[in-house]
Amino acid sequence: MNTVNTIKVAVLGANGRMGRTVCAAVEAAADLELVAALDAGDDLAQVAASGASVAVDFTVPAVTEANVHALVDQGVHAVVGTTGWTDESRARVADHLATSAEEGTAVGVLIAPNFGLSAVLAMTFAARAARYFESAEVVELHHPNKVDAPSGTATHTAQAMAAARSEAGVAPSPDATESGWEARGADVDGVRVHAVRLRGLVAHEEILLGNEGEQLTIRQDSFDRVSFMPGVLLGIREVVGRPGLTVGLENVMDL
Ligand SMILES: NC(=O)C1=CN([C@@H]2O[C@H](COP(=O)(O)OP(=O)(O)OC[C@H]3O[C@@H](n4cnc5c(N)ncnc54)[C@H](O)[C@@H]3O)[C@@H](O)[C@H]2O)C=CC1
Ligand SMILES: O=C(O)C1=N[C@H](C(=O)O)C[C@H](O)C1
Repeated sequence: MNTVNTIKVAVLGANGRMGRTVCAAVEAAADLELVAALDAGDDLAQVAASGASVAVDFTVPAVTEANVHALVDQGVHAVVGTTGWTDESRARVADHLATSAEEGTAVGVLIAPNFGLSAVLAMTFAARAARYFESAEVVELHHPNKVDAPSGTATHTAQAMAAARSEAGVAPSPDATESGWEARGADVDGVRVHAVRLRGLVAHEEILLGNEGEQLTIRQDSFDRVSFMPGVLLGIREVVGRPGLTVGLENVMDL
């Protein structure tokens, strides 16, 4: 039922695996109203025309930045789960938001590589633990329909771990590899990230930390896309009161 305090929500990528799940979650939430469900080929002008104050983007890495700029131009807050973001693309959004605020329209954008509570906690714990171990590697495991690798979650995790290790003056992980580097995964700021694609999986991450004689393994599993929904709904409710760019749900959760 429509109430005065209802947040009107548009979903971009509404026909996709995540988009369909988000539409159902928004429709089931008493304080949210789904007013637009758009997919490839639809005119983004429909977002503002629908009266949406928040748009949720679960599309593809190739289009998500352009979508966010279009939403900011329309004065619509954005909750973004799509991967593929870089320091440069995030900086362009932050600049756009600053300009928009100077011109009198304060818009909030939340970009989160993972909205699952277990993943957000795993990333946070990994960043805290990273400086206490000589070796640190990340393994991400996903369904085989995923188009990007390594995952946004694994990249975010490795970057946070690398920053914590660098700040603490930890030496690079020991590694005597002389050949076969392609088997050692991607190098994300000095942390090796390995990507597995396997039928039957949804989204999983394992962070491996090693010292002489001991290992810490931090693992999280999303068995179903409903696991991302509490985080997405929290993002929708919070972004309207957070002008500017927020990166990572951990900041919304005050972790
Ligand atoms: N942050 C998080 O918690 C999560 C992030 N993801 C990320 O979300 C993204 C989407 O994942 P899936 O739903 O599995 O992919 P998907 O391929 O099932 O869905 C993507 C949808 O976007 C649509 N699309 C493409 N271009 C568009 C455009 N210009 N405007 C509107 N819609 C457009 C496609 O037609 C498709 O329906 C990926 O980048 C994935 O890595 C996925 C799960 C959780
Ligand atoms: O494509 C997916 O499925 C997922 N993508 C995100 C990522 O790349 O980290 C989040 C989650 O892992 C599911």
